[in-house]
Amino acid sequence: MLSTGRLGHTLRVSELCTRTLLVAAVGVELRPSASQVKFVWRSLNVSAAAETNSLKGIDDLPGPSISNDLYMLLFKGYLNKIHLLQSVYKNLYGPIWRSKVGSYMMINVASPALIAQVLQQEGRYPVRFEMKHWRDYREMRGQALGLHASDATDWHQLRRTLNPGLLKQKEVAAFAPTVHQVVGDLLKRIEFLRSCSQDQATVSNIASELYKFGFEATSAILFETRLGCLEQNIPKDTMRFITAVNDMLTLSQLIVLFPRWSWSVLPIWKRFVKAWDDLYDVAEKLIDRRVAEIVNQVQRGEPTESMYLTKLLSSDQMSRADVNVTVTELLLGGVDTTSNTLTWALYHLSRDHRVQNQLYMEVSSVCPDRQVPATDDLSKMPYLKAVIKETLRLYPVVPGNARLITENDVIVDKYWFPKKTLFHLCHYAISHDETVFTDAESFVPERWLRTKTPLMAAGTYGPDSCKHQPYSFIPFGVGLRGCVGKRLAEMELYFTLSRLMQLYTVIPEDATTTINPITRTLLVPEEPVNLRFQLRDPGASV
Ligand code: HEM
Repeated sequence: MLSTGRLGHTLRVSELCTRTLLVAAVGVELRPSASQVKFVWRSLNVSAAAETNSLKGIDDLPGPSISNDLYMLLFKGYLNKIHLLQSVYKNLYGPIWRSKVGSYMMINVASPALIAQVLQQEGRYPVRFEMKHWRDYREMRGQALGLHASDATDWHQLRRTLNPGLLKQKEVAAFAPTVHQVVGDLLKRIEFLRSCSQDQATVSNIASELYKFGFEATSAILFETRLGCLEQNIPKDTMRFITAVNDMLTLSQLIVLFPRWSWSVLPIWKRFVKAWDDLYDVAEKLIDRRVAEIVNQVQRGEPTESMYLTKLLSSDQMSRADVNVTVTELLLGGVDTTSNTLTWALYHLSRDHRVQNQLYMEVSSVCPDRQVPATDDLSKMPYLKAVIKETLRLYPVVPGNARLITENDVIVDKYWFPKKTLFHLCHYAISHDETVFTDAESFVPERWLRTKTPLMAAGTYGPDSCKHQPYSFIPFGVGLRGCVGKRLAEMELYFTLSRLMQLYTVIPEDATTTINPITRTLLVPEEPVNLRFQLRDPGASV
């Protein structure tokens, strides 16, 4: 994982580098490497650089007017295809442009080198975006502010408490049996749905099944309780949570288009509040249930398993209000992301037998006779990892991330920006840029491999094709603010995909239709993905 630059020890620019070096570091022609960028950005005092008058300002940047932008969103149909707008504007204005969304002025950056420059200056307490609408809701309800809406130092404290259990390899490995148990239930669920279908093979809308899987897996880990989301009768609260996530994410991206003063009178604000109430309520009930169990266990003199939630609840760094909101956020962050990534992976595998076969061969050679993969086995499955990487490249679940640089003025390219400038990191445009990834629109896991495969032998991709520009692929973000669930997500993705491959050949229900992504804050399929799961061994039982 790449680390973030810190501007903690700023040195006067004059002591470190001449104006020439500075301009070279930010210049268009002379692109620095990631480590050079890190050194220079760490070391310079940006205000001093601005005094040189060599840099341009926000007003010098090109970009669409508000009316242009609204026209594109509302009349040209980009409102739910905001990810595509990144490339449209990049082609029009180049890799850096400004735009205004509601009351937010945003600087869009759409090249790996410029993203590197922004992230190297994100400071000690990186802020993604001032989630004022989330914050307003939480303050209105008297809740804790959680990861997304807290101020810098409170956020940092929360991450220090959350990180060890979720980002340390050893801690995450302890979740493997739970994840496998839930994957086992997913396989049973797929078997059940196949048996109900007319052709005894089709599962309609696999994303919705994988969503229930994601919900079950994340909550099994967070709440140390199985909820039964993969049973035939889904718990009412799970359905409520699923609807609420959908509403909240859809409304969240709409609300910011309106000025803050108008929010409380907007009908969509009421729906946004209702969605959050439901989310919070479901999570709170689950936590209450677990707390009651812990109390009973203690009263009976039984040891309480030291699992994730138990650790958070017993931490003196987090109040119960913090735990409630943070766990809701973890649940929110962990369900849609993994389920959509799995959906897109299966969508592509079903359409590409060569890749699917190659993946099957790898899995069955590392885990013959359908042995359940252990965490150690994953290091022997580079193709499996490459398939997931390639899926996240084509469909970055978070198609555009953001950084609000609050601690310092910053320089990006040849422009100077005052502190509190909001940067939009256009990951989708970069992932689909032919100058960054050869054959960018094709699904080619080989581009991530270091070792030879038959396709590479045919000459299309060589071992060097796995060398990509720094910051061209950061689906989980990077640094201190990077995804807290990355390791857990990877484990879920690898275990699920490998076990599905052991059991089934996956084919599309209708190979003639292409399914495109739409943006609903996250990148999701625009219509249901229906797949046929054919047993590799017709006599196999799940
Ligand atoms: C394929 C799966 C996933 C992807 C692609 C993904 C991606 C991301 C990205 C891009 C960010 C923003 C990082 C940044 O700003 O640098 C993020 C943040 C976050 N993710 Fe994930 N994520 C995934 C799975 C998960 C899971 C499983 C969980 C929870 C168990 C989770 C919880 C979170 C949380 C809570 C944050 C906010 C962290 C903060 O602001 O400090 N994510 N994720």
